[in-house]
Parts: sequence; structure tokens; C-alpha cells
Amino acid sequence: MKTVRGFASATVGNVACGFDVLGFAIKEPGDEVILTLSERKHSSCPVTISSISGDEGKLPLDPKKNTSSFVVLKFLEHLRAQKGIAFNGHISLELKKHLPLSSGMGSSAASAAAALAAANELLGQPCTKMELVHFAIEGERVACGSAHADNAAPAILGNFVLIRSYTPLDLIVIPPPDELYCSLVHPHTELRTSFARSVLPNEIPLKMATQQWGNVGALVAGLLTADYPLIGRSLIDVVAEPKRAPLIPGFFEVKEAAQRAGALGCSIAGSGPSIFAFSSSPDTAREAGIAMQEAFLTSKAKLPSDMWVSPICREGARIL
Ligand SMILES: Nc1ncnc2c1ncn2[C@@H]1O[C@H](COP(=O)(O)OP(=O)(O)OP(=O)(O)O)[C@@H](O)[C@H]1O
Ligand SMILES: N[C@@H](CCO)C(=O)O
Repeated sequence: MKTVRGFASATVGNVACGFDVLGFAIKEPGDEVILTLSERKHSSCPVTISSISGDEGKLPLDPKKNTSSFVVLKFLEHLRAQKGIAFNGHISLELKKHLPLSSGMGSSAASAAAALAAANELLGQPCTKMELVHFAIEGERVACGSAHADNAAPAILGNFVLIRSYTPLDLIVIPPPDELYCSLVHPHTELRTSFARSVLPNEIPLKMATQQWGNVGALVAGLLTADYPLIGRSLIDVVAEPKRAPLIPGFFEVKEAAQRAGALGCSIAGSGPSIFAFSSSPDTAREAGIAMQEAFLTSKAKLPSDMWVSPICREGARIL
């Protein structure tokens, strides 16, 4: 029997203007997955879930429905079909859930990425991290019906990841500027990604598209040149934020509080309800985070929240 423990952290999709094409990872918190390999088959399914903690009993134990086990099944299928590596043993999976569900913090992707890092290590690293991203994306389809990559890719690869194309998948890893800090505030309420996607339009006017791609290009330029004011100016989302903001009680007050505290910019984390802000020092990031929490609490909905301040994680999914 061999045991490996994988970890993958929270991620923020979209980064304001990059709907479905840009995301980044923070250092903590994250999900842990412990895999135990035995040489003999136990059941008809090569992967079973032995336990899940931290989810209040909400997550499925069916290996085909939980993102952590589903992606390992996809990984094993790929090894057999594409690399000629047959797996005849059994993997028992234990999930330690530390990320809140339906939070906008890439919870489903973190479980998948942690499981993939552990499975790849357990079987002698037959895949590159870039290959693992393909299976992690399939996990997102199981979680919310959409195979978006802006949480899954940074959960595996760390850094910022730009998705230039989905078919074929073409990912560009963008290392973060050294002094960029994220304040991430999670109000105690859930917003399902599938619902937050259903409020978005299928088509947008050309004028709106022009604004959006101007900001995405400028944000990438700002990240690559460590131009903090440019990063701040580019954190504008005219596509998803206006439709989703009404789903997050206190959103506008929280955004204003972050900016008043000196943050470079602020927007919805992924599909929400979490909200992130960027700052160019850890002190400002902490002050912005505290101001955002206060704004949630004093808004009409009086929402308590959790807050994390973190630099961008460069490592991605890893073995503990
Ligand atoms: N291991 C898992 N971790 C989290 N959610 C899972 C997992 N496996 C399956 N799911 C399902 O995925 C859904 C949560 O996904 P959702 O995309 O809404 O949340 P999220 O990952 O926090 O969001 P976001 O992508 O906006 O950051 C739940 O319905 C849950 O049942
Ligand atoms: N890009 C996805 C991220 C979900 O976290 C969305 O906005 O729906």
C-alpha cells in the first residue's frame, strides 16, 4: 500500500475582465486529497471515496459525481488509452474539504487539482502538469455543467493562467509581479456557478466587447511589466459583473470600501459570491480586506465573512 497527499489552493476566475479566459491561484486555503494505492482490485470502480470531511455531508460519495474522484478516473482512462498504461489496482480517496462550496473560490477545481497531483505522483508522474489540466477541466463540467478552465488551470499550474483557446487548449502561464497581493473575502452565503452563469447574456454588443478586450490586454500587459496602476485601471468588467452584482448582497458597498482602503481594484471572484481586491503591499491588502468585511457586515444583508490575504501562488497543485 502506498499513500500520497495532494494539495491545491483556492483560485479566482475571470479576474474582472477575463470572463472564462483568465484566473489565478492564491497560496491558501485549499483542499487536501489523500490517495491510497493497493495492488488488488476492491470493487468494479478503480477509484472509491473512503471519506469526506469539512463538507457538512453535502458532497457526493459517488466517484463519478465528486470532482476529485471523477478526474482521477479520467486520468486513468487517459493512461490506458493514450499511454498504454493499464491500471489494475485500486485507489481509495479521502477528501479533506477546506474550501467553502459554491463560493467563487474554485472549490470544485481545488479538489480535482489536489487529487490529480496525488494520482500523478502515486503512479510515477506519467503526465505533465499541463496534461493534468485537461482532466481538471472535465471535473468542472461535473460540478457546474460548464468546462471552463479559469479555476482548473491555475489550480494545477499556479500563477495567472490565460486561456488563449479552448479547442485546442492553449494556456499561457503568466508569473505574477512580486508585490501583488490579493484580498479575498467570502461572505457566508452560496451562489451556484451554474446559476450565476445562467444570468449572463449569450451575445454582447460590439462596444462592450471592445471595452472588455481592451481591459484584458492591458491587464496582461500590467502583470507582465509589474505596472500596478495599469493593473488597477484594467480591473473593469462590463460583461459579467453588471449581471451578477445584484446576486451578491452588498457588492457595491464592498467594492467601494476596498477602493477607499487603497486597493488597486476589486471585482467578483469567479462567479461569486466571494469578492477579491488587488493591492501592491500586504498592509494595504489587509486593510482593504478588513474594510470589505466591514462593508459586508454593515450592508443591508449584514453578512459575516471570512477573509484571506495572500500573494499569488506560483507553485500550483503540490504534494504535501
Ligand atoms: N469535490 C468537490 N468540491 C466542491 N464541489 C463539488 C465537488 N464535487 C462535486 N461538487 C459539486 O460542485 C458544485 C459546486 O460547484 P460550484 O462551481 O458552484 O462551486 P465553486 O467551485 O466554489 O465555484 P466557482 O467555480 O465559482 O469558484 C456543488 O454542487 C457540488 O456538489
Ligand atoms: N469563469 C467562471 C468562473 C467560475 O468560478 C464563471 O465566471 O462562471
